Amino acid sequence: NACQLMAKQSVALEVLSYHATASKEEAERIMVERIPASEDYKLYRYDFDDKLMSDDDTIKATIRMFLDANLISQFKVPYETMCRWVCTVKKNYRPVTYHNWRHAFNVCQTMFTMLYTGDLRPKFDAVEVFALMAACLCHDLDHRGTNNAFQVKVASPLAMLYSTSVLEHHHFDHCIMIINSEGNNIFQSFPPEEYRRAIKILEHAILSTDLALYFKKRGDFKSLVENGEREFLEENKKDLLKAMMMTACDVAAITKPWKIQKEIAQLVTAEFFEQGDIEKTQLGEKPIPMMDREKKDELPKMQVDFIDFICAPVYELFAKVSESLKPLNDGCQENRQHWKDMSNTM
Ligand SMILES: CCCOc1ccc(S(=O)(=O)N2CCN(C)CC2)cc1-c1nc(CC)cc(=O)[nH]1
Ligand SMILES: [Zn+2]
Repeated sequence: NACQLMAKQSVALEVLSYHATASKEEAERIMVERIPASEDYKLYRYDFDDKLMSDDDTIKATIRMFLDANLISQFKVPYETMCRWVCTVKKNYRPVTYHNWRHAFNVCQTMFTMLYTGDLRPKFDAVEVFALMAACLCHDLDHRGTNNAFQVKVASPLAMLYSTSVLEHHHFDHCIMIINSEGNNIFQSFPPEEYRRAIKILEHAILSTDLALYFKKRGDFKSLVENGEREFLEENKKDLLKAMMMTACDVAAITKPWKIQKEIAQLVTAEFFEQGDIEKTQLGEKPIPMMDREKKDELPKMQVDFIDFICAPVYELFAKVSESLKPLNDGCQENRQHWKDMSNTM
């Protein structure tokens, strides 16, 4: 209807004004550089930390992951297109406190580690691996540092366009806008059938990062795993596994060594409080406790609940699917103890 058309146009205008594709020169600068080995960046490790890396390093490390996964050669992706696409994706993350490029880069590195160190790679074909890693990099594109409830509250153009999973639909839409941009189509050499399949996997993977959808699917995943499913050969089981992997990667900061988890939780807290401040000062509303800086003493307890109700269940199930995924569950449980100890001192 007219309202949706107007919303679409205002999002399009905003996207055009705010975002752009990377220039040929930006891509060429990366193209001519040597790409260090995965070991140099520790890309196969669960305790990977991007903190000391420069932005250029993160772009080169991303290229390295796609090279090691043998995707660039297998799918005849022109190297310039690959470099340009990574630069464009990074450019289309806003400099918000937490949901920025670094978060997307870390989510992609966790996916890479779950596939290659966590031994999940053999369960998928190359199109699925390519789409999953691309989905991780794109899954929070153009995030504004505010959540779905906020989009609805302020009747943002995005909330006018999408009735459910508002942000996640926008992240996918933005991902497709980039792929359709000149010199940025990493799937351009795919045969039509594979192309359609890659886009479908991208959509499913990005939408599955809406935690509201996760709870429903986790029940099915739990039944499968507890009934002994380990192969995930049928399409519907593979779809479920991919959705659970996206959530596991999206919240993987909770599994990192405590020093890293503490720093990232600080960024999450800051972004939540920024939204809470807007709700208080501009909307005259009381924010939920998680976003209310006057309730910051309750955060350690909230983290314990976040672990118990959202994170631990999925990592415990993955630990059953593959022994080599256990470090995710171990890291999550260690951090639970740290947050518990902190909540006892509050
Ligand atoms: C660290 C600052 C406090 O952070 C939290 C507080 C509460 C909960 S919650 O599980 O109770 N829950 C989630 C679903 N909401 C709808 C209601 C509230 C989660 C987090 C949290 N989220 C992320 C993902 C962005 C990362 C992270 O480290 N912690
Ligand atoms: Zn995310």
